[in-house]
Amino acid sequence: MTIALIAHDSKKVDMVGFVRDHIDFFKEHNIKLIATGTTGTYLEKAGLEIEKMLSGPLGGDAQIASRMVEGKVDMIIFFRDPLGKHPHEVDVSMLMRLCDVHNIPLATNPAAGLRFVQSLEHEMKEQ
Ligand SMILES: O=C(CO)COP(=O)(O)O
Repeated sequence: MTIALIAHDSKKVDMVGFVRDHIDFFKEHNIKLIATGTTGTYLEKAGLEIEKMLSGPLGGDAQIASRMVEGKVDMIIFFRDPLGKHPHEVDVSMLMRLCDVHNIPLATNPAAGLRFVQSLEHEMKEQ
């Protein structure tokens, strides 16, 4: 399973905390993590292993969307900043639209991300 992680600037610290809180679970279940460039750099600096795409404004969201439509991403956790303006808003909309087209779970805030991970934990305990 692969989970893509994306965070707008004001949410990157929250994303690091979120991944740290669940890293044992991700490792135990061999869950691969990929991220947009700067989010990935934050996670790496926190000692977490991650595959990095380009930075979001340079096409990182589009790279994640591309992998997702190829069936290579199972879930996206995207901590969005609903109050900021982003130069690549069209890429973000494209990513979210393609999640709906391909029925890929997309969490857009920490509460939803937590629910996603909890449901995965529950699912994997049942197996
Ligand atoms: O811009 C982003 C999401 O749209 C995130 O990209 P970065 O992780 O490179 O900042």
